[in-house]
Amino acid sequence: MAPHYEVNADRKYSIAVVGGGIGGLCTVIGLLHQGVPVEVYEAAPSFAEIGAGVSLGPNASRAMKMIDPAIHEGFEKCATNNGFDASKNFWFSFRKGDDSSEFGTKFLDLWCETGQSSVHRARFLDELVALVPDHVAHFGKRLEEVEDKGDHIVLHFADGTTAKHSALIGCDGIKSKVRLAVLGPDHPAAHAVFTEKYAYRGLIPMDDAAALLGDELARNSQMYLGHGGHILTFPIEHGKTMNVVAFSTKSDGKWEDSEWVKPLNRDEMYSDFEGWVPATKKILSLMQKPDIWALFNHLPAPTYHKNRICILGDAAHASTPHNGAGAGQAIEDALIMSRVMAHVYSAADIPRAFAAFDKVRRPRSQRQVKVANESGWLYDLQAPGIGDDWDKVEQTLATKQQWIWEHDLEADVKEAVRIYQEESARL
Ligand SMILES: Cc1cc2nc3c(=O)[nH]c(=O)nc-3n(C[C@H](O)[C@H](O)[C@H](O)COP(=O)(O)OP(=O)(O)OC[C@H]3O[C@@H](n4cnc5c(N)ncnc54)[C@H](O)[C@@H]3O)c2cc1C
Repeated sequence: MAPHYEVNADRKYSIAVVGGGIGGLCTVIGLLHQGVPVEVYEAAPSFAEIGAGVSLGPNASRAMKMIDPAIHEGFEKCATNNGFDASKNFWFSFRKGDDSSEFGTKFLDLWCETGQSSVHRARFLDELVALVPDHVAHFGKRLEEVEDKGDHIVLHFADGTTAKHSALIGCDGIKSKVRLAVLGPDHPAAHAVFTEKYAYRGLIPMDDAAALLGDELARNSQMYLGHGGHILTFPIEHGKTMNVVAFSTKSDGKWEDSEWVKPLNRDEMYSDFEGWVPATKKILSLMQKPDIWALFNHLPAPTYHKNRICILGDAAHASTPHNGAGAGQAIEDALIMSRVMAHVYSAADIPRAFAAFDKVRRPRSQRQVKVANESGWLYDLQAPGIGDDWDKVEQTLATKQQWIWEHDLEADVKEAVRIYQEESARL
């Protein structure tokens, strides 16, 4: 059963969260933890995630603890670290994916405070769901339109029903309807754009992977970099499963299919990695139930809020996965949003809280989108001025994640609260 949260009776407003993914649920839990009245509307018939891995860095770990230690405890229950000879702090080994060696020559090991910490998405979501009381969740509620009535918001759902709230936080992912309400449907940043990269994703039973690749390659996280693509593997489900993502570049730069996730054509995948080292061929051949994902991201939005409507997570700053940091940014958003809203008692003050959130979160989350995109070109040996100069690749890799991992989130919370209080005092 979910914990009991005491909603503060002095707060004369109600918040709607639309979308119950990692970002939405962390926001709901964070708001409840601060005694803020909130309800969540999810399009699907239940909260659900896909059966793939997601890795979260030290910043995301700290944000979870700061939102509600129970989130971090749930994460720790399903988190998997590298399993072979690894101290907990090991992140990825980088290898040359298309040289003449058998396993790809290793040229760099990277480490971080929490090491490679990955979860099976669906298992982690279950842990979050366990912290959300039933009565705040509504399912089968696909948001179609938002009406801003000035002093309240009306949500219109595909099933013909409506809901009225004081304010709306859109956590409805990369194809967000709430983003359209904030930016306007014709704004150049309203819709995500194709990044010229796509990914094959699949899972492999770890015993099969270890039998073919050996323990080190199978049980520790590896990234194989090559010309035009890269392949990464990391353990999930306490080492029972190997998560595989193989990235490639669309030569014409276009994605014309309306579907962004499609069943895989294995022959096309093999031809994308023609000439790569034997270890990578074995990995691709073992992938179970693989599919192909077109990678889109958002151009920078000029704002994350308008009056009483705000966006966070992928709805605000969808990125490519090349820094392993998109979900972590959604969790950081949830932290700042819930800590600022903790200071709001009147509905009329909500727009100022959203403005403070926007000011603190927009620069960092948009930098992550930009750098993630650049990382994709770096991994595929296509970065301008770097290409396949391995010394430069190594130098760039060695430091590129630090600003994401080592960020001072306490300072961000203080800054957002300071902005909110200063703006409020000015009235
Ligand atoms: C291939 C790939 C690999 C990735 N790997 C990593 C990684 O290793 N580490 C990392 O940190 N990030 C990774 N990411 C990014 C990460 O998946 C996202 O940043 C994260 O899932 C965003 O969470 P969210 O809650 O904002 O959005 P979502 O997870 O998209 O959730 C949105 C929710 O809103 C609901 N919804 C959508 N539309 C509506 C509507 N109209 N009405 C009501 N509900 C709606 C959806 O059903 C869903 O439940 C990866 C992304 C991709 C594509």
